[in-house]
Amino acid sequence: MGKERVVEAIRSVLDRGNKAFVPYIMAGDGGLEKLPEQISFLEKSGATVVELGIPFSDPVADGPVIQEAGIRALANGTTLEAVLETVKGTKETRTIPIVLMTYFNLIFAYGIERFAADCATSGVDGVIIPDLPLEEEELAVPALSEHNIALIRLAAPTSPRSRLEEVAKRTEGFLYAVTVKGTTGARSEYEEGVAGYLEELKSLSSTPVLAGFGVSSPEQVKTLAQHCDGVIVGSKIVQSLAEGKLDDITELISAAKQAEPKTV
Ligand SMILES: O=P(O)(O)OC[C@@H](O)[C@@H](O)c1c[nH]c2ccccc12
Repeated sequence: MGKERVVEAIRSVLDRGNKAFVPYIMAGDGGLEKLPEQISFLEKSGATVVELGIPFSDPVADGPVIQEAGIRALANGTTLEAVLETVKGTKETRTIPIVLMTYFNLIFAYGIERFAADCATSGVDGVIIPDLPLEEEELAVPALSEHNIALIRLAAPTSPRSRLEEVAKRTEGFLYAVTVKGTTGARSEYEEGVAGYLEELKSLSSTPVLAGFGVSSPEQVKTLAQHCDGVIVGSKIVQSLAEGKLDDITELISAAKQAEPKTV
């Protein structure tokens, strides 16, 4: 359990010559009672780690698809407490690691010490807190470390090299390489320089580097994964799940597995 489990899950995929695939889903979209089934579907389809979003009223980093999913989940009465309880119920039957994506406000209101302890009890292995910058993270680091929960740091294409070095050094579980400027959501094209940026992060980080934001097609998965250890897909997964298009999800996941297996 905990931070080693995230790194190990990614490394075992890489050892087989594949790339990691991390789907993001919004907890409570479609009803919280569906969550165990959704996690088990993603695990069976070959996802490496599940990123589970907690709905929040003011999701500053999110684009329209995830904002709407958050509104639906909040309308269903989804709370952080109920999500942790539901995740706890999947602990015995799942081997796939879970990382929570949540804004700091929610954690702060819940109580950081209580949050870290409950994550550990529920079998949550890591957290992504997009509005907690390096300068403020001491607010959360002691409690998370005590309970062995990975704090996954984000790198942005606008960050200067010294900051990229710092996030690469501090990150746990994996390094989240944000590939675009702006909010989450599908994009048809990447800016020039993404390959170089990902390779720079790879050279700075001893932890796996995963690219996210704007990935929505199997081609994008394959192209980006050539320059790092895997990809994270949010909006496209959330949309496909809401529309019941499960084949689109399995197709995206298999795109990350199409590298030739290593023959050792
Ligand atoms: O939706 P996209 O563009 O595929 O991006 C991934 C993203 O959704 C997921 O990782 C995420 C959802 N909300 C976030 C907020 C910040 C950082 C990351 C996220």
